[in-house]
Amino acid sequence: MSNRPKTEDAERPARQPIRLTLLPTLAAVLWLPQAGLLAQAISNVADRMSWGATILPAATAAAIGILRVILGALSERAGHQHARARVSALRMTAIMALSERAPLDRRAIPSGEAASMIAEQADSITPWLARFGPARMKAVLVPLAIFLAILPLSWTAALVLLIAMPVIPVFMALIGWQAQAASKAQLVEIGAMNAFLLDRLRGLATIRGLGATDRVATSVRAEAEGLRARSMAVLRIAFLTSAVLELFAALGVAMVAVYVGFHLLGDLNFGAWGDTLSLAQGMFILLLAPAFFEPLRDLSAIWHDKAAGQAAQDNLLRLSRSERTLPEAGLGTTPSASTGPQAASVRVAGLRFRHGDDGGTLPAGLNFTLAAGEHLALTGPSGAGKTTLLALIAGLDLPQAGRIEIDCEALTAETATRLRARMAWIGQSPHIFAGSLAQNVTMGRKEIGPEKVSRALSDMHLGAMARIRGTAPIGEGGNGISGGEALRLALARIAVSPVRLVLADEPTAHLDLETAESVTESLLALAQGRSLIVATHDPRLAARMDRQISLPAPATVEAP
Ligand SMILES: Nc1ncnc2c1ncn2[C@@H]1O[C@H](COP(=O)(O)OP(=O)(O)OP(=O)(O)O)[C@@H](O)[C@H]1O
Repeated sequence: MSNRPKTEDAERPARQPIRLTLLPTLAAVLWLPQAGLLAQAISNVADRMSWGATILPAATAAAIGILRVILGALSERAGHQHARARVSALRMTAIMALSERAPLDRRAIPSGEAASMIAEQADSITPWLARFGPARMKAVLVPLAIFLAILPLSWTAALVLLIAMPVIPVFMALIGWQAQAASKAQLVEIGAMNAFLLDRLRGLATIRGLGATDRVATSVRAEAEGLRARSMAVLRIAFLTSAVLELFAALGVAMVAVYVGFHLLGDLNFGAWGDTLSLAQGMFILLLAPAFFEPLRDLSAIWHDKAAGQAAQDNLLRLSRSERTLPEAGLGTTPSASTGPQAASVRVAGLRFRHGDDGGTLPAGLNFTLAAGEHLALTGPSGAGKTTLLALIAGLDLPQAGRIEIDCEALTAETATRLRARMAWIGQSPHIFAGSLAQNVTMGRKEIGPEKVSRALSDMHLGAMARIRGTAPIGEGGNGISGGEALRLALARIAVSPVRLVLADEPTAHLDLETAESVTESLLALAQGRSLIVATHDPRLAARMDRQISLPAPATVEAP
């Protein structure tokens, strides 16, 4: 069974366990007794009471302070760990969905955008998940507790706080909607910018060749300008929220301080239920007033984390909901190394296929059989469906009608991954990784020893090159070796694998005659004892196969 995290699990609302939200609230509420004891200690000093009467409340306040710090640190750590676990699960689900995405899906999210969503955007989910739940709980409970603690001492101070407070959440809610929309737009812009850059970097040689460097530079500048504008919009909202909050919080605290100060001086003799506040009571109210607004200020700071985090989470979930996935995706199997190369047979009967609702089609009702060990060339004009047919045989998608059998076993959603493990695919420009020749052959497979690697390299006519280069690295994307060498290196990769059917998609396209000839020889060497289907426009390569099937031109194709 696969260990694939389920998309439904990832889509569950991101809630923190209740203890992770309660602990920081408890730490904040403990400020009440701490403030009470501090106020008492200051009042005792002012009343010139004994050191014992001062030190006891002061020491207890310090002990509560230490307890608050410990509780705060513990809860922050636990909250962060919980958030990281959730983000890792979301990332894993998105990566699994990407790995299972059908390569034929032309509507797939571009690679640069997907990389941006999984790498940088996902990081903004952690602060939201770690801090938003506790901050929201604190913003509800702590001001209430402080209000209830101040009310019995002074209704005026409590009233001032009550008037200043509701303005803040109302304003935050109003701005929150805007912040969410602005953050979403910013993330879309970042993703698009990444996709755009990666795409243009990949095509740099073509852009230079066509002399379009200036035009591309202008578009990059325009994209960057768009991103700058979006980022400024988000920052503007962030600064506006904090400015409004700070203003109301400062006004609230200042009004309470003015009232308490004048009341203690005997100028404002009202607001204490007909009584007069003592110094300890006045200090207590003064100490609590800033703490009344603090949770709301924290919540407002995190409000933007929430907007960015939610938008980033939505993006990851969108990535996880791949519309076209590989048949039987998620149930990966590793081909057994002990079986060695054996040839696979293929039977194609009454095949009908269309890419999506509006994509290209295969010639209707295709029928042919490939005997085990046979080498077949698929020819025909461009767009006839050769690559599509190879992709269907590889189980990268399922036909709408008809049947494909590999070794007399029907290729279905249930069997596709297992049957695909017997096959290898080679295209026109296989990907060569930055690393040595040997590393590009083993691809991290520990069971492939050095002798097997050097045999495969010399079978693919790369023996001399391997001796000269040794472990020297090849550049990214095959930089430093020729196109023909890259193809033969990719064939060596297949030669060390227990593959029974090789599917080659125009392996000699764009190669000069001599290189095409050497690639053909290497391909035939690889295909010895294996079955081979090669889609090609190259008559020399086609002539070296046992048999040819020519697909008709697309114009004569009937839709399924
Ligand atoms: N992923 C895709 N989504 C939608 N339509 C596609 C997709 N891939 C190919 N097509 C369409 O399907 C038809 C067959 O394409 P395919 O690439 O299989 O032809 P081909 O014979 O291999 O062409 P060529 O010789 O030029 O490589 C074409 O009309 C093409 O536009």
